[in-house]
Amino acid sequence: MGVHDNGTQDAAAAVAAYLEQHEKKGLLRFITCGSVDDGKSTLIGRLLHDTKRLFDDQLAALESDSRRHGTQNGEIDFALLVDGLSAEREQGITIDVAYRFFSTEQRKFIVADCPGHEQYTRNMATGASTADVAVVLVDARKGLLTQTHRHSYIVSLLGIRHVLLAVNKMDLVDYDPGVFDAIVEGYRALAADLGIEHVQAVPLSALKGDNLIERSAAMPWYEGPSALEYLESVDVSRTDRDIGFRLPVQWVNRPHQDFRGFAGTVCAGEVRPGDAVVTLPSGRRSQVARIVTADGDLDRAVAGQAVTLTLDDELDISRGDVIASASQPAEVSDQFSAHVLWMGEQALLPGRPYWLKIGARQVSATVTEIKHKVDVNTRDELAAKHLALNEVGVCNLHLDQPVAFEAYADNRSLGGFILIDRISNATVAAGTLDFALRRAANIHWQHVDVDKTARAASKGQVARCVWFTGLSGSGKSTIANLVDKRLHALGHHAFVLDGDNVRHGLNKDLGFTDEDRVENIRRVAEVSRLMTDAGLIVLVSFISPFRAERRLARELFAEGEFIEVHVDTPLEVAEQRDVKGLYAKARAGKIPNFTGIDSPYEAPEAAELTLDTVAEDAEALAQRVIDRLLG
Ligand SMILES: Nc1ncnc2c1ncn2[C@@H]1O[C@H](COP(=O)(O)OS(=O)(=O)O)[C@@H](OP(=O)(O)O)[C@H]1O
Ligand SMILES: Nc1ncnc2c1ncn2[C@@H]1O[C@H](COP(=O)(O)OP(=O)(O)O)[C@@H](O)[C@H]1O
Repeated sequence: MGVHDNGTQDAAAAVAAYLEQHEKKGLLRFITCGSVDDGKSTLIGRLLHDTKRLFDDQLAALESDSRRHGTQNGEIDFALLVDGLSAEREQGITIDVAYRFFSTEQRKFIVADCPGHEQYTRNMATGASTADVAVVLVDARKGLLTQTHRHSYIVSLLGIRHVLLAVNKMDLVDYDPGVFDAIVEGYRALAADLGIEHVQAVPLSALKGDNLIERSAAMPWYEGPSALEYLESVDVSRTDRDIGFRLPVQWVNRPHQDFRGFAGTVCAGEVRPGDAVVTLPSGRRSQVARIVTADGDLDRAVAGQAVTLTLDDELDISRGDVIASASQPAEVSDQFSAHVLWMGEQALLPGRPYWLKIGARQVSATVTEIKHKVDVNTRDELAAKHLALNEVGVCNLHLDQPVAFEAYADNRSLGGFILIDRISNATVAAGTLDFALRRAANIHWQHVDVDKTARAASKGQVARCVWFTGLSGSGKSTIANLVDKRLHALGHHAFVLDGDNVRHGLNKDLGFTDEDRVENIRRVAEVSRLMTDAGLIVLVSFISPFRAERRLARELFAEGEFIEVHVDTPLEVAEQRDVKGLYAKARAGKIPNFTGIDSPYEAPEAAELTLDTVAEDAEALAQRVIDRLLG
């Protein structure tokens, strides 16, 4: 600091006081739902512009006293904006949502502005997942539209409890209170139906500025707040059911031997040193020793605070675990009923594994069943075998590990999840956990005393799964049969599993749609695992066209036990061979979804063996497999 005269020091103190107050102002996150036609851009533009003007007016006095102030203020705004984004980034969501920041004397605001277009639903879901308030725009001339129903459904699904119903373009209906009342009545019925608790309706004209910032003289019959007054004053403190203290561990902080802290943001309840806690899912108990922050230790931390806890005991806790109050622990489960909003370009297929991210935990998950999909416009329940882009379904989920959770209605942090495609790493769904399915608790893996190694050893071999994949007619069965014969001649115990012997029995209910192929391969993978457990060498011969399911199969086996063999035959060659005449039929349009013709084949990227059936004959290729297996 330089040398100041008294006047400047006073100004500096005023600036500091102002900034402190500014820092402490509450933050409101809201989302706007509606289209450009409804006046959304005008509304946001005007809100930003007019509040900036207000804000600038207040600042003007201070700014004249201190140049520094303007830049500091800029920095604060920026940091906040970044803060707002990091929550979404943490969730792995990078979608087309613009976050804008503005501020008034009362509050700071972050508005998630979601561009329309066909991706609107998923953009909206992204913006809505952290919002406190949804501004639902309705054109006074048009009233409630299908999209109003759709947006409000997503608002309710994602747990937003406050809606500002902005009945826009009142100037175009002569500021008629009758028009406004009719729309409000209709919307209240919809909101009640959806369980949206708080609705404030405001008649406005974003274009003229009526009731946007200040109350308008054009509508003396309206006695409520302006849109901005509502946003500045609405109480969004959530009266969540008291579920007890919860801290999802984001990070284990171990700078040196003597310190082991668990960092994260308290997402429910409060905690004090000495409190008894339990770590989940392991269920180990301890007490809180210290609550550490950059500004010193605390004697209490509450929901929303980012802290580091140390415990009295040395427990093995890692990222993704949840520290919870011992007297009110969270439930732990690996099977759930959930709402899933699908955002993937490729459909959600039951049986396919995805990454599921909940809190700081990432596990593998499959949808075991789609109970029904929901028509988001009418909320009718419809039968579904898959979920397409922007569809919402009620599904059963199976996770490969148990996680600590809360129902989304009770806690957004521990009840909201996303699904990530394991190959592209794209976020393909947002979802909410509704409740745990109990049936998992009663099924335990039966322990058998004679293990796989012992069974295989008594057969003089090591158990293996050899997984042949390739187009129809590529040569899978031919080669697998030759391998089988040779193994048999050598005294080994092998077995061929192929489409013909499985699709006639176990899988006779399945056809060739994507979802049926996923289920086909899932079952075959499970059967081949049981067969290797029996000590056999299993030769699996299925087209198995999708990488995701071959990976699922691989993951059922121990390291080195699964040998993927790509029977690599160009489509032209397989088609020329046309052993069963199927390609000709497929080309003639008589067999729909034929692999290579109108259904995809995803070639392996890192198979243990690639067999070129053009360069070598079947006998030589079979020998290669034997060498890899026994060599
Ligand atoms: N639409 C369509 N697409 C591909 N294949 C078809 C189809 N319809 C019938 N067939 C016959 O079914 C055999 C493939 O079954 P798979 O169980 O191996 O297929 S998959 O792994 O589920 O994709 C396959 O046998 P192979 O030629 O031995 O591969 C075909 O003969
Ligand atoms: N190098 C090769 N390896 C395997 N099969 C071959 C080879 N060259 C020609 N073929 C012929 O290709 C056809 C493959 O059919 P098949 O084994 O039933 O394929 P898939 O089980 O993959 O559908 C057989 O008629 C086989 O004789």
